[in-house]
Amino acid sequence: MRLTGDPAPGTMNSSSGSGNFLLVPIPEYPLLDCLPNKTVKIVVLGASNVGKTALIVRFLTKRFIGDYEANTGALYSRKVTLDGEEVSLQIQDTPCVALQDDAEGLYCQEQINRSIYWADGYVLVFSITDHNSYRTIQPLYQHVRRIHPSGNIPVILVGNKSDLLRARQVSADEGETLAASLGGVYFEASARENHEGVHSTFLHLCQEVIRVLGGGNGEKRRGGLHLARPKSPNMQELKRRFRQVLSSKVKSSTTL
Ligand SMILES: Nc1nc2c(ncn2[C@@H]2O[C@H](COP(=O)(O)OP(=O)(O)OP(=O)(O)O)[C@@H](O)[C@H]2O)c(=O)[nH]1
Repeated sequence: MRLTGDPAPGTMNSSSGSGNFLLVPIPEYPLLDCLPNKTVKIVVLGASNVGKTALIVRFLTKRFIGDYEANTGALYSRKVTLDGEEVSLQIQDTPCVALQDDAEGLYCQEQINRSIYWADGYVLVFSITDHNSYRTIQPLYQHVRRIHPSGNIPVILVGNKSDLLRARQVSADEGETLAASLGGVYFEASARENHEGVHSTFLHLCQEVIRVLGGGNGEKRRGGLHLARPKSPNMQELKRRFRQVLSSKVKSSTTL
């Protein structure tokens, strides 16, 4: 889901009466300030209502926010310290995916495909209270594989809403078995009740991305939608060209 609210950067408002927060998804710092060669790009994917946005917001703000609009795909960024090193982390929230009627394929918007192509690491989320959301994960992973047919794909599987034990439809064993089949690790989390669990889940994936990419992503294993850092202009070169233009103007006026 998408967070809404007053467009003032980084502010949070208590929506009157409900006690919920509406948060503006402004990056913590401009994307162009990303540390060169130390950027980890993560995309969060899953079925509707599983808590994708809630997990991201919990990770970034330590808060649980209960009320959102349908997700249009916000990109968040933040600096994190991993093993003593600063890394720029970009997290892409996505609209939900859904199983097609035959349960083999996926309804997946083009925007999601672009995010999958762009990302270095994948958080696949289902809700432990919704078996259908769990069934979405395998085809979703196959879809990611089709977009990245070669190479090691850093992935974690998150069974969210672990606070709703009474409504559980997916066992921890099912989660672990599925994660193992995807080559990832399974985390049960509650965006509502537990910041630490959510935090360590995201950090685990960051570490996995860095491991797979061989330390930062100076050498990308594939072409992504790079957010290129603009080169700062070379002042010496600018001055030289300025002098050149001036002298040619002087010449042309003396010849007249
Ligand atoms: N009890 C409980 N509710 C949660 C948890 N995480 C999210 N929710 C609730 O589940 C609902 C959906 O959460 P979202 O974060 O919007 O889910 P989403 O996957 O982004 O939803 P889409 O926009 O449909 O893709 C909201 O009402 C949240 O308050 C959790 O850990 N526990």
